[in-house]
Amino acid sequence: MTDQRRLLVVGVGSIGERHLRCFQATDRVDVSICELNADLREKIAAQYGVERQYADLDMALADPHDCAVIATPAHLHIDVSTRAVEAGLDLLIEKPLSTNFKGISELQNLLQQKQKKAAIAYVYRAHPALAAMKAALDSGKYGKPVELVVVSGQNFPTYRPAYRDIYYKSRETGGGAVQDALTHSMNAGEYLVGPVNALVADFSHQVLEGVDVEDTVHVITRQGNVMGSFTLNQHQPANESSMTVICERGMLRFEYQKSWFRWITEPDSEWQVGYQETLERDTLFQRQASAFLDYLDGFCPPLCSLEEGAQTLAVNLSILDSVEQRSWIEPAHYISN
Ligand SMILES: NC(=O)C1=CN([C@@H]2O[C@H](COP(=O)(O)OP(=O)(O)OC[C@H]3O[C@@H](n4cnc5c(N)ncnc54)[C@H](OP(=O)(O)O)[C@@H]3O)[C@@H](O)[C@H]2O)C=CC1
Ligand SMILES: O=C1CO[C@H](CO)[C@@H](O)[C@@H]1O
Repeated sequence: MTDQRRLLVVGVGSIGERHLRCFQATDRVDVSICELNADLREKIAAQYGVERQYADLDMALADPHDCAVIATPAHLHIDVSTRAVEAGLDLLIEKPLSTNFKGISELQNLLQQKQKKAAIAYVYRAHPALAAMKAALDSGKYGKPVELVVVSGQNFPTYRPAYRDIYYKSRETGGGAVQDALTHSMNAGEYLVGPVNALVADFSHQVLEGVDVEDTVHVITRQGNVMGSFTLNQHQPANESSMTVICERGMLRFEYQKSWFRWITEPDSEWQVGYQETLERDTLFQRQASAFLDYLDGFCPPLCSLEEGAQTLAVNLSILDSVEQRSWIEPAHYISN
């Protein structure tokens, strides 16, 4: 096809491989890869029939590409993104946007100057049941949201056996439960009821062997008029993730594992299913890939903008600071500085 965009996936580890596969499935891009690890690069190129593979970002950017997925560990996202925009590419950047605010306003200025686009890959936003719940909330039918309760946990070693050997083991490279896993919940919570204005947090390393970063987190937030609470651990046996919004005239609950949202308005009545669609994990990433390409085509805004990704980065950093300082923190402080 001649109208396919040329997409470069930078980093084809765990999530980069999934992006490669899911973008290929859209049939709207011709994908090449850039990966430092030679064995991995060759294996993935052979497995997915990738014609152009690069060991080095400068070599990759010297060849013509239209857009890139940045799927390196988080502390490298801004440097790699900046170089890619300088080369004229639009970007889908993995979460979290970064591990600090260095270079972010410069990247925003460069995007504007080069007239390029960027979206952040907070993949929950591609979930049709979560989007349906947001539409139901925004319709006003249930009145104003007043409380948000987010509960999640999973056995991380089961899903990511290599966790001790990857970026996860250190906060500097984007590791720990806050930056790696809870950030999905915080971003989805902001999507549903608005940005976090203030928060206070507690966390600890409780169980995971071979690392000393936090694996259990509790956060209390204020998001406008909404009082929020978030809990997450990475060691419990059950894989669960639910987001409940209590409004003036009813409540709505998104349950990731059920792939639905339900609502209830009367005491002692039955929950009603608002939307359900069974999804494979890849389907979610294909939807995210299609939404990104639609954004580049000018059909819609990004699922998660760079500004929204920066807001959630400020939330991540506020959580880390709140625990260290044992106090309430306002994320806006990071953005204004
Ligand atoms: N949305 C989601 O559900 C998920 C998101 N993520 C996010 O995606 C990002 C990557 O995570 P994950 O795939 O698990 O990490 P991995 O460590 O599995 O893969 C990252 C890969 O990038 C390579 N790499 C590092 N620097 C460069 C570079 N400059 N150029 C090219 N390749 C490079 C690494 O090579 P080497 O090992 O040699 O350094 C590694 O192979 C993180 O930000 C993470 O938070 C991760 C999992 C799920
Ligand atoms: O984004 C991700 C999905 O969730 C996992 C945790 O459960 C993370 O490790 C990963 O980075």
